[in-house]
Amino acid sequence: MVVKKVGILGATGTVGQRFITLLDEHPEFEIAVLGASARSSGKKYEDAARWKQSKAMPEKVAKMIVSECDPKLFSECSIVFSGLDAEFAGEIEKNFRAANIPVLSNAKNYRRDPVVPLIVPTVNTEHFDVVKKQQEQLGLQRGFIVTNSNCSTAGVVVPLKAMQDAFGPIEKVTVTTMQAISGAGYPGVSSLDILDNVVPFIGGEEEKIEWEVRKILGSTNEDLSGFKLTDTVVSAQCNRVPVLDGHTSCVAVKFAGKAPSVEEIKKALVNYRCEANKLGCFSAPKQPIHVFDEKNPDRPQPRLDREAERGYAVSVGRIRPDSIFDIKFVSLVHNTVLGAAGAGILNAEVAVKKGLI
Ligand SMILES: NC(=O)C1=CN([C@@H]2O[C@H](COP(=O)(O)OP(=O)(O)OC[C@H]3O[C@@H](n4cnc5c(N)ncnc54)[C@H](OP(=O)(O)O)[C@@H]3O)[C@@H](O)[C@H]2O)C=CC1
Ligand SMILES: N[C@@H](CC(=O)OP(=O)(O)O)C(=O)O
Repeated sequence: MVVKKVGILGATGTVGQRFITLLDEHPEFEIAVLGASARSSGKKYEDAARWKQSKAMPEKVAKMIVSECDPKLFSECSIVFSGLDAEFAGEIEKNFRAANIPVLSNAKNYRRDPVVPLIVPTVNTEHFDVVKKQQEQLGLQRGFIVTNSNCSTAGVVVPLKAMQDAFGPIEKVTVTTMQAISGAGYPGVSSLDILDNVVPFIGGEEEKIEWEVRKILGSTNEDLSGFKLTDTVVSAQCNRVPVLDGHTSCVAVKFAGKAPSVEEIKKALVNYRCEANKLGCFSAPKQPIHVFDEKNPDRPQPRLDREAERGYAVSVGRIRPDSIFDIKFVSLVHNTVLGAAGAGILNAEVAVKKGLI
């Protein structure tokens, strides 16, 4: 296997640190360059980053000198992963793409771009087919931007995809989230705001979930020139809760056609497999959705279940009939793994298998 050199933009942040822990010991990708702001560039990584991971900082990374986010300094990299602050990601990621370096981004900036795939790697990797159109429009041989989703979107869209595949179009969905503080980066939410408390507002989050679900569950146009969104109506309410990692969502679903039974839904979720499984990707969860039945009525829980399949699987429980919609359930995703860095890495593994990198 040829090991590819990779760069990380925003390497000092919450998502950047998660990239480092997931890429340490990755068999296909080797960290070659770390990028961050002018505050960090020129410093050793161990002096620039305020390391907040429970796993120790890899020794090799600790001694690396942080670079500015200038594509010329990343020319040895086959891929860059971006965990950049969205205020700066737009311009920087565009520069890397223009320099023919593929960018796998966590930032929100390009998610709505008509030729940029928005991919949750256990859901809609067929959307990679639109990369060619993006490259054609910009006259690029290798460069492209592919984004992964908002972290809460990721936890919702995996079970919805399994249901849509098995039972047809979904008419409407309500989502109420309980989101971990790591989602707000570092230093993020102040302890005086979040301890002994719930904050019922996360700026822009509800709008992102309501729109992103429809692009991810949608299809590519027949000529692969872009995407067709689903007609699903999504209503989201988002809350910040005093949990470190792991976003929980309470979801209710109404199908366009006949409602399946709870048993049928459980079976569809347990049996769900994605393209990353079929391609044999290293980070793909063996079972993308872990299902809790009545024997575990109080699961999933973030502290107990966020590490399912190293954070790449979504856990679903409390599947039951709903008196207004058809069914309701609780879903849990690791917000910095499948909801962020892990999604970028598994997307890159799929892109390599598809010959795009
Ligand atoms: N946390 C999560 O669960 C999720 C986050 N995201 C998205 O991922 C991105 C990163 O989030 P998060 O890690 O939480 O954020 P952080 O605030 O923890 O980290 C931001 C990173 O961006 C770098 N940066 C800031 N300004 C610049 C600049 N001008 N030039 C170059 N680099 C810069 C910082 O470097 P320095 O240390 O030098 O300031 C740091 O490495 C965001 O776009 C976020 O919306 C997406 C999904 C989930
Ligand atoms: N807003 C998310 C994290 C995030 O940065 O999302 P996005 O990448 O969609 O901006 C949270 O607070 O948990």
